[in-house]
Amino acid sequence: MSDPKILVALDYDNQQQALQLVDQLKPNLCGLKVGKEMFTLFGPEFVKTLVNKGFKVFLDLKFHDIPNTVAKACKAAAELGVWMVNVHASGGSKMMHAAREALEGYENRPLLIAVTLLTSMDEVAYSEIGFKRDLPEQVEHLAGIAKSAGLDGVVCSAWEARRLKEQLGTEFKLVTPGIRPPGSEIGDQSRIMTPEQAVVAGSDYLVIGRPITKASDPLKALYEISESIVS
Ligand SMILES: O=C(O)c1cc(=O)[nH]c(=O)n1[C@@H]1O[C@H](COP(=O)(O)O)[C@@H](O)[C@H]1O
Repeated sequence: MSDPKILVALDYDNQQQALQLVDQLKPNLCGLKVGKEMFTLFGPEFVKTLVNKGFKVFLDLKFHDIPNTVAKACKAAAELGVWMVNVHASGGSKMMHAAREALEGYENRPLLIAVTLLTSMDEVAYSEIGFKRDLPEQVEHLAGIAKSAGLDGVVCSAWEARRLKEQLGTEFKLVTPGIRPPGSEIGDQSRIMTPEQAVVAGSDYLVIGRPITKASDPLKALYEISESIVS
């Protein structure tokens, strides 16, 4: 089965509601992302339920801790059978190396992806945290150290995708949240693009939550987005 292009972010506080959507979906249509909210509420069992339904599952817990702790957390994620897991690139090279090493030896090891700068950050929020490079350069810097540490790709905004593909090659995966179909609510995101623009820019996987999950007809919203990115 080829990789899905769209990863639906299941950010629900209600498991039944999430499963109601999931049961209308097919693994060849999209992957599923479980983040901090659903994992904290429903734990590994919920993740296993999705894996057992045949979906590629992105466990988005954005590990950011000392190398040993992150390595063990990544191993625990691999044991759940997830397809993708992420860490924060700002945890540093040593941490990322340890995470990558911990996944060695798994037959179907999860893709290991590093978060660069959150897509909710705009220039103002970014300048507040005190990094010296400008924002796109900082994303490029973090992506570079992630690649050197052996990671499979990064989470970034689609705005950074073109440059990252040029610099790091087509094989290095770009996972882009902050996707907003024309006319949809921006919410707390900042560095946004439409699904179509993001694919043209070089995004490998589009992470999309509320434009699908909060739509009056989520399935229709997902199909419309899928159609908009078919070239
Ligand atoms: O790692 C992520 O998935 C992530 C990184 C990032 O920089 N920005 C970002 O929005 N996300 C996640 O992507 C999803 C985006 O959801 P929507 O804004 O509802 O489409 C959320 O579940 C976020 O936790």
